[in-house]
Amino acid sequence: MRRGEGIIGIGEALRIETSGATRIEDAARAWRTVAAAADVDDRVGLPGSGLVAFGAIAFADESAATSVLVVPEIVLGRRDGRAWVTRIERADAASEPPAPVELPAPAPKRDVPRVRFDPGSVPPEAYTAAVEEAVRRIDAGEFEKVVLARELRGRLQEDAGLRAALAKLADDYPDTWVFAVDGLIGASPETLVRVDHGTVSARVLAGTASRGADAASDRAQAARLAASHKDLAEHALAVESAVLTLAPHTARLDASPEPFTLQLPNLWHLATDLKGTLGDGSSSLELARAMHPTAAVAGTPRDVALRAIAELEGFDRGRYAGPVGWVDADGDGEWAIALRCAQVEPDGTVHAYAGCGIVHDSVSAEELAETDMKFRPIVEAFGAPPPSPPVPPVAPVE
Ligand SMILES: C=C(O[C@@H]1C=C(C(=O)O)C=C[C@H]1O)C(=O)O
Repeated sequence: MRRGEGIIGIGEALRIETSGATRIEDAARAWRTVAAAADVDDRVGLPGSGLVAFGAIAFADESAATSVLVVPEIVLGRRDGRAWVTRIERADAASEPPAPVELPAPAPKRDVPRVRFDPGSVPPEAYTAAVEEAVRRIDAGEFEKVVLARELRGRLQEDAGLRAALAKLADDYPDTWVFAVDGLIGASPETLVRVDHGTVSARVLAGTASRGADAASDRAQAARLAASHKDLAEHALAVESAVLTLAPHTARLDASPEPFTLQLPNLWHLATDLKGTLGDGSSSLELARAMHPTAAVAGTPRDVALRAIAELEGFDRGRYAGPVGWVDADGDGEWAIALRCAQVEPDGTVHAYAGCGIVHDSVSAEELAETDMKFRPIVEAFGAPPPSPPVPPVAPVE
């Protein structure tokens, strides 16, 4: 969901699980087979109408987490002032004429659960030590940038459910992509890739600043970010890698000429929007496979950065920083990068994640503070106090 529009799935008609280095292409291939066999009656023709699968993909090839595509039984959608219901049935289950769509009663509305978060496997001192080691390796010329993350752990009461947390994310962060797929819940400001009727688009983020305490200092923070050599260099790496990756799949690809400052309630980001025309008939999931992992969540060069993450980070990212989104029967879809998020396990354990791009002039204490800002949406959605003092609301800045 974003700005009150999007799709919600109920039930599970089909589940495709994959893992390992080929997890995205295996899922994409399985989805092509399902979509080719499906009989789709879509009278709405908007993004997300008709047959869809929701997906959450593990970040790393070697992750113990499974990657999943879930085809719901019912989809509720709303876009461009229209609302629709899609029902999906398996051909092998439909022996009787389909009954009219009956929507289940909504889950009870509860208060936001109260989850207390503690450092998971990586305490703050271990995080700053890892950042310092990454900077040493960058200065030694091993790589240019690596993204290092932290994990916080909490416990959700068994009956609490995710509805209140999800509603809070959607209320507090309306400009982000709010998602909940197979226990992975969050509010991401960054798309990996979107495909809609032959149009390809993406929003690349890299470079972060805190919000100011009042309107003047807030504007100064944005201006400083837009002029910061460190952040602009980091941003340029991320845009370049996205453009190079999408180029072979697009007939034409334009990037906004200068990065713009994207204002979120918890921080500022440098952002670039990419837009182009699909050139090779790839599905959104196939493009997600080509794009993942971007420099925004892995680093540059990609392979060396991934090895450094495996060595320095100290935990399995699971589906954090992986693609999360949906794909339809034509291959159109929207994939965000799973950021500002948590994975809720069936036993109620909540793993929340946040990370930062480390470059040669990164300062470990500042990166630690930046992870706290990035944890804010998800820990507050679970009723925990913000890790850093909340920023008073200020007027939006052009
Ligand atoms: C890695 C995260 O965020 C990414 C890193 C950013 C940065 O280092 O400036 C900015 C946005 C995201 O691309 C995260 O939120 O966990």
